Formats: sequence, C-alpha cells, structure tokens
Amino acid sequence: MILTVDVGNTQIKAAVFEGDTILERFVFDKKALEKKIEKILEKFETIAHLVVSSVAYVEKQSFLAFEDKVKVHFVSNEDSFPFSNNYGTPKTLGIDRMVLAAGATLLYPNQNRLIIDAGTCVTYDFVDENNVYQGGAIAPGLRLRYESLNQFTAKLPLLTLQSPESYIGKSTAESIHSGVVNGLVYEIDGFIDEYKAACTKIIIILTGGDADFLAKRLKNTIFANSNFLLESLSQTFQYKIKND
Ligand SMILES: Nc1ncnc2c1ncn2[C@@H]1O[C@H](COP(=O)(O)OP(=O)(O)O)[C@@H](O)[C@H]1O
Ligand SMILES: CC(C)(COP(=O)(O)O)[C@@H](O)C(=O)NCCC(=O)O
Ligand SMILES: [K+]
Repeated sequence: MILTVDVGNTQIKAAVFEGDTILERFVFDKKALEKKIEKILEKFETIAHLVVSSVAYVEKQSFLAFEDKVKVHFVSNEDSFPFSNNYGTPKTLGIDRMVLAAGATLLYPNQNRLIIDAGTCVTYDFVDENNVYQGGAIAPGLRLRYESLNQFTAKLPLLTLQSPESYIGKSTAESIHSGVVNGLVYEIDGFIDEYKAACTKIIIILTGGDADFLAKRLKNTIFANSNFLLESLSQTFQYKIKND
C-alpha cells in the first residue's frame, strides 16, 4: 500500500493506493499536513511508501518525520521518467507537470496526449506519440483570475466562483464572472482546437481542482479526472521501482 501526496500551490491532495485502486482520497491545507499524514498512517497501517510531489513551499521534514513508519520518496526532476524531455529548461519544469506527463505516457501508450491541469495555474502539457515531452503552457487558474482582478484594480470586488448566465455581463459582477469563467473556458477550448488540428489522434485529460466545473462548460467533450495527478504519482513511483 502506498500513500501519494501532491503539494500544489493552493492545497494538498493525498490518496492511499492498493495497487492501482484508490482506497481513500484527502484534501487539506499545509497547516494540517503533519496531523493528516499521521492520521492516514494510523488508519492504513500497511502503507509502506510515502510518495511526495511538491511545487510549493513545505518543509521536507514534515514528511521525513514519518521515516520510522514508512519509506519516504520525493519525486524530483532527476528521477527516471518514461518519456524523453524536449523542454528547453528541463530543470525548471514543474514536478507536477512531469508527473502528469509520466502518468499519461504510461496509462495511454502510443498516442499523443494533452494533459490540462486546472489548479492554481492552468497548465497544458503535451507528450507526443513517440513519448517525447514537448512542452505546453502556463496560465492563471480560476481563483487566481478572480483575485488578480481585485488586487490589481481599485474598483473590482473580490468575487467567488459563480457560473455566468451569459457571455454578456449586465453588471460588474456578471462581467467579472463572464470574463473569468467564459474567458478560461474559451481559452481551454481554443488550445484543444489547436492540438486537435495539429494531431490526428490525441487523448486529452482534464484534471485539477476546477476540472469538473470546467469540463461541463467546454465545447469539446473531454474526460475529466480530478485524481489524475495522484494516479500519475502512483504510476511514476511504480515505474521508478521497476527501473532503478
Ligand atoms: N476548497 C477549496 N479550496 C481551494 N480551492 C478550491 C476548493 N475547491 C475548489 N477549488 C478550486 O481549485 C483550484 C485549486 O485546485 P488544485 O488542483 O487543488 O490546485 P493546486 O494543485 O495548485 O494546489 C482553485 O483555483 C479553486 O478554484
Ligand atoms: C506552473 C506551476 C506553478 C503549476 O502549479 P500548480 O497550479 O499545480 O500549483 C508549477 O508547475 C511550477 O512551478 N512550474 C515551474 C515552471 C515550469 O513548469 O516551467
Ligand atoms: K496546475
């Protein structure tokens, strides 16, 4: 049994895996980290490995504190991955993006793959059918868009996520919801259209905290799986064990 932990810039996601099956999934914030891990390890006594991928500031010690109970692994850019990397700056490629690319490569062999992760940022990652990671894009996520409109203007309020009625906003609030939500939806659909035009066959995976909210609003029908990063983390770990 393994415990995978994904430390994002907004929140921490974790899942207990028995083989490829998720037994339980957890979402919590950084402040709760050690207490949560302790509770999970108490509940699932047969967890042998703790596999961590982090793009945010958390002390390694918060995980190493459990070394007497489990083997702790921090996935890093130096690990072996099932794709070759054509990114210009491979050392600065986010480890979450590398893990997503690895998961897509292993779970969807011999095809072009686009992974869209709608979290704090919206990241796009493309691994081609020859298992070459080619790159993608980084854009602000939904929450970040609402917050930056508020932070960088004098007059715009901070609103919480709400589905716009129409693309024509009839008030300040409606205009913001339309700009943020419809803007991101059109953006994602636009990227998908570009990739589809360039590749005859491509699998597209949408993940992240806003995946379900966005999936039903896209013009393109695509598969939303909010557990894809955790599943990819489990795949990456299994790959590493086999190849080390
Ligand atoms: N309870 C929540 N707390 C914070 N963000 C949430 C919550 N539920 C949904 N979200 C949305 O999920 C996004 C964060 O997604 P997530 O994939 O967890 O990000 P990250 O991996 O960057 O931490 C936020 O932009 C927000 O719109
Ligand atoms: C782009 C990111 C901030 C996304 O983080 P997230 O939204 O998952 O919290 C992260 O993947 C990162 O720090 N990347 C480094 C730059 C790069 O990937 O090229
Ligand atoms: K992301």
